Parts: sequence; C-alpha cells; structure tokens
Amino acid sequence: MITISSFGNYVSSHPMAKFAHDGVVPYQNSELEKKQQVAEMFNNIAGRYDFMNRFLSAGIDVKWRKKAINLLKPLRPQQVLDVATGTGDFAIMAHKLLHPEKITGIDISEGMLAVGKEKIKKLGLSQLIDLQKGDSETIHFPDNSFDAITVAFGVRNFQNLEKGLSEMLRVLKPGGKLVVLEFSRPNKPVFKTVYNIYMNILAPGIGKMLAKNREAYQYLNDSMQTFPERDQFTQIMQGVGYTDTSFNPLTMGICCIYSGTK
Ligand SMILES: C[S@@+](CC[C@H](N)C(=O)[O-])C[C@H]1O[C@@H](n2cnc3c(N)ncnc32)[C@H](O)[C@@H]1O
Repeated sequence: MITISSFGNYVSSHPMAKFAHDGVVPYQNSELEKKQQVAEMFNNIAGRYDFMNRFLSAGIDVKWRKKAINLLKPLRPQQVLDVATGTGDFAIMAHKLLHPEKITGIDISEGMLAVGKEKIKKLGLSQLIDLQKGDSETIHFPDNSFDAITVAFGVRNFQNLEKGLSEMLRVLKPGGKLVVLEFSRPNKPVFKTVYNIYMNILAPGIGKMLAKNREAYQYLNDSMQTFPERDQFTQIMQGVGYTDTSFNPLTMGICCIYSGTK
C-alpha cells in the first residue's frame, strides 16, 4: 500500500517499516521494495553524484567528512569497512587520513560503485581500497572482521535501520568503532525556516535542473525530515548493542557525527 507523505513524496507502508523513514521511498507508483528503488535511484544519478554533493553543500561536506574520520585516528584501525560507500569519497578520505592496511567499501548500487572504482583506479589505490557490491543488512563478511566501520549519508537510505546497525556491530571486532555521518535537522527557528525552504524547494529544483532527477533530491528532503536524529539515533544504536555512543551536531545541526563501540 502507498500513501502520500506530508512532505510530497510517497511513503510505502511496508510491513517491515519500523521507523517512519524506513517507509520513505524515492519513486511514486513503484511496486519495488525500498532497497531496490534506492539502488535504482543511485544508479540513475551516479554520474552526477559527486558534482551535486559539492554543489548542494557548497563543499561543507568535505569538512564534515574529515572531522568524522579523524575520530578514528586514536584507534589506528588497519581493517576498515566503509558501508554504503557509493562513489568511494569517504573510503578515499579514510585512506588519506588513517593509512590503514585495507579499506573495503560496500554498496548496493552498481552505478555508484563503477564511478568509485574508476576514481580509485585513477588515484592508483586499487590495491588498498576494494569496492564490492554488498548490502548493509546482510553483510557478506564473518563476525569480528573490522577494526572500524564508517558510513556517510548511508544509514538514512537503509530499508531496515536496526538490521543495518546490527550487521555492522556483528562484523566489528570487539573494541572496534562505528562512525556515522548523517543529515539532521537544525533547531534554531530562523535558520530552520531558511533551511527548510532550501531543502524542500530549492534542492529538488536544482536536482531537476542539474541532475535531471527531481525525485532523488525530493527523496533526500523527505527522508531527512523523518529520520531519527541526535539522541534518538544514539538510543537506537544502544538498543542494538553499541556502547559509548555519542553524537556531535555540525554546522548549526544540519549534520551529525555519531559514534559507538562494540
Ligand atoms: C547518499 S549516498 C552516500 C555515498 C557515500 N557514502 C558518500 O558519502 O558520498 C548513499 C549510498 O547508500 C547506498 N545504500 C543504500 N542502502 C544500502 C544498503 N542497504 N547497503 C549498502 N548500500 C546502501 C546507496 O546505493 C548509495 O550509494
């Protein structure tokens, strides 16, 4: 069954949808489940994804990414998993900042992975950063495989958030750390109004013009409006078994870094 959300896109009342955002889907009138729709949407925008990211965030995302990865420095992780790696930006930055033995990136979108693999090849990093097709909700690695796991702007797209978080906990080594970077909602009234206009009207319009894909940038807004944030998110992390959880809002709260330990 499909109903219209208050934000304009469509919410499918999937029986497994536990949180409101689990049911926010990119495409109207699609019978595909959320995961397939998300993979299709990212396949469609893969070629313009990096440009749109820098353009829509005016480059601020690069600073957020650095700050998140730097949290892992004291741990000196050697085996790193970047979940929902997309075009590999977070994995490449983790390589530059952490110099681990190996970084593995997994993603369900073959289009995003193809762009990422090409970038990594051009940088001569194919031996150190390995991008593979893989689903965060059924991670194809044994228990206790990684010293650290990173996810940038990925958890909001999971079909089942708790399943994704539990799977990441399973493949983390004891003492290993998860760092998540994700959009959140600003709480200062004036900034909040400006931000909502930007995200609900301007970003989908720019997405339509430059990426030829309004749905993708409308979905970005809709999923952000409903996604659990700040202490709601750390409570979910604790619920699946992470300890020492924390959150750190960035740039007036439009993004948060979350972390937790196994
Ligand atoms: C907004 S992009 C983020 C890409 C990259 N991490 C970055 O920081 O630019 C979200 C990515 O999550 C991926 N994704 C969504 N659900 C996933 C899942 N269940 N397992 C693995 N990847 C997933 C999408 O295919 C997409 O590439």
